[in-house]
Amino acid sequence: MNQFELSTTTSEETSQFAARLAGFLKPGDVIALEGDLGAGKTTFTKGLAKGLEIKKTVNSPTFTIIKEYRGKLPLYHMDVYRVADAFEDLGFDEYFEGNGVTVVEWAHLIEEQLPSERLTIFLYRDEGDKRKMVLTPKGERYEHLCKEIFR
Ligand SMILES: Nc1ncnc2c1ncn2[C@@H]1O[C@H](COP(=O)(O)OP(=O)(O)OP(=O)(O)O)[C@@H](O)[C@H]1O
Repeated sequence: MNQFELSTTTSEETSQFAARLAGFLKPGDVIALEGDLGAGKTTFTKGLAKGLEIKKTVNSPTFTIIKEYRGKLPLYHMDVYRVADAFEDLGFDEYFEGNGVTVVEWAHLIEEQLPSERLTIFLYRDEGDKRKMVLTPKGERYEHLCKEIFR
């Protein structure tokens, strides 16, 4: 399995990388975003939103489950932690077929319901402000996308 890694030393750098990644995304793309508390998931998603030309402020979706933002492409930002068991029953899987880009936090809890093709991104805290990002593409489209980004 191909993996792509990078380290950032400031939140701006994480945000800028996400904004650049946004430029490669298409309707229906799914990003599974994982990382401990304070790893930078919200920072990353804010950067992605900037890259999608979303004007509204992106906040953590923990209490709202899902938030939709309008931009160059819509962004569906979801935290499935509290709905994992009922994910399909609640119809949340329909977002994956939508015209936007879906960012799923705690995605491993709905592994079975995730599209087989997706981009998984793990954020790890390192010393101080350093963060490691590990991107794992599943499927040809995302492999190609990662190769383009890391070229
Ligand atoms: N290199 C970095 N990349 C991302 N964030 C960084 C970095 N360095 C410092 N930070 C800071 O770490 C914090 C990350 O918080 P953020 O809310 O993005 O994390 P999170 O993974 O969404 O956490 P939570 O699960 O608690 O919502 C922010 O205060 C951010 O400014």
